[in-house]
Amino acid sequence: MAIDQVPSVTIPVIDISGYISGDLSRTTKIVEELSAACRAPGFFQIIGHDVPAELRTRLFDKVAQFYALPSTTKSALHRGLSVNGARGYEAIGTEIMEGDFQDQKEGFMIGPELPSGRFLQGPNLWPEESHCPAFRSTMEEYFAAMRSLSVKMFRLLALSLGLDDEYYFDAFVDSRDSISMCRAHRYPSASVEMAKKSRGTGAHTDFGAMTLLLQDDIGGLEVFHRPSATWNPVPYVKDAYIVNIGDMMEQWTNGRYMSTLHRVISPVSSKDRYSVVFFNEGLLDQVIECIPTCIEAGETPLHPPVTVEAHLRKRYGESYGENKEEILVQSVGS
Ligand SMILES: O=C(O)CCC(=O)C(=O)O
Ligand SMILES: [Fe+2]
Repeated sequence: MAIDQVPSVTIPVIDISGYISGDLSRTTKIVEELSAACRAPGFFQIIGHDVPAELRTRLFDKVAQFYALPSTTKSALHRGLSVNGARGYEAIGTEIMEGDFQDQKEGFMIGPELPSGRFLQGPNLWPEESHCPAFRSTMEEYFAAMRSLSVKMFRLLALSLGLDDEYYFDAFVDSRDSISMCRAHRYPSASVEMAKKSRGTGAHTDFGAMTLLLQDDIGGLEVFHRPSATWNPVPYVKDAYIVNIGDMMEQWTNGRYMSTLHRVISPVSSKDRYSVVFFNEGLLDQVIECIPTCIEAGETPLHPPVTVEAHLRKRYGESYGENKEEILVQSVGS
């Protein structure tokens, strides 16, 4: 988008502190704002959450220290070596989100420390403590904080959908076996020419229910506005999380809530860009079938029911190259 062009999409910033502090009078307005933002553009930012600034700063420091490790040390933690194929390190160019572009980012993924068995479950891979002191403890602390914030966001989501039960999604997102994942990214800085030819993360919609993203102040995340066919930046807002609706939630709400195409352009900057994303994909056996408040009498659901597991297997398979797909399917399917 040209600099002087007015953005077609404004990403709302919602202050959720009223809900976090249990102030019912402020919660009504938050829920209204959230409901409008989830319908369009399907992206918003939240401030007034309860994840401490100190933890977020410490997290970015540790993530930068991790990525500064020699590539052999990082490769020894490669995702393909994890029991479920979905924990550990991913080198630049591994994920393909858009056409022929190999994403110009490296990633490191963790989840809950669960015994392996089912799809996407299993132990994490960690660097040796001496290689990256306090990386593991910081990631684990951050993971717990995000899981807790995500549960609160799903409660707000339930209220925004007019469900009588604020805790409608609690079992889905807050059970021992709920699939949640946290992935830290480094996007290497690129020249203007390189940034035109590559993608940090290619255009995609998120697979799951809801995504919570912490980005640094470099920028580069863009949201697609279909009516005007333009890409629009998601500006950095201090202390904010970017929240977006994923495909599973779009399906679950019968298209009321929107899963929006987004991408990251490689940072044309003297500095690398870092982001940390948190996905709460819920329980594998949950059937995603139109939520009662999302259908009018006489309306037909847009999608047939599907389990979370079937939906995620399909989408994970599509986003990795052939070999990577095999790793995921074989290691988790056996
Ligand atoms: O790193 C970012 O800013 C966005 C990453 C993203 O869209 C994703 O991991 O799904
Ligand atoms: Fe995404």
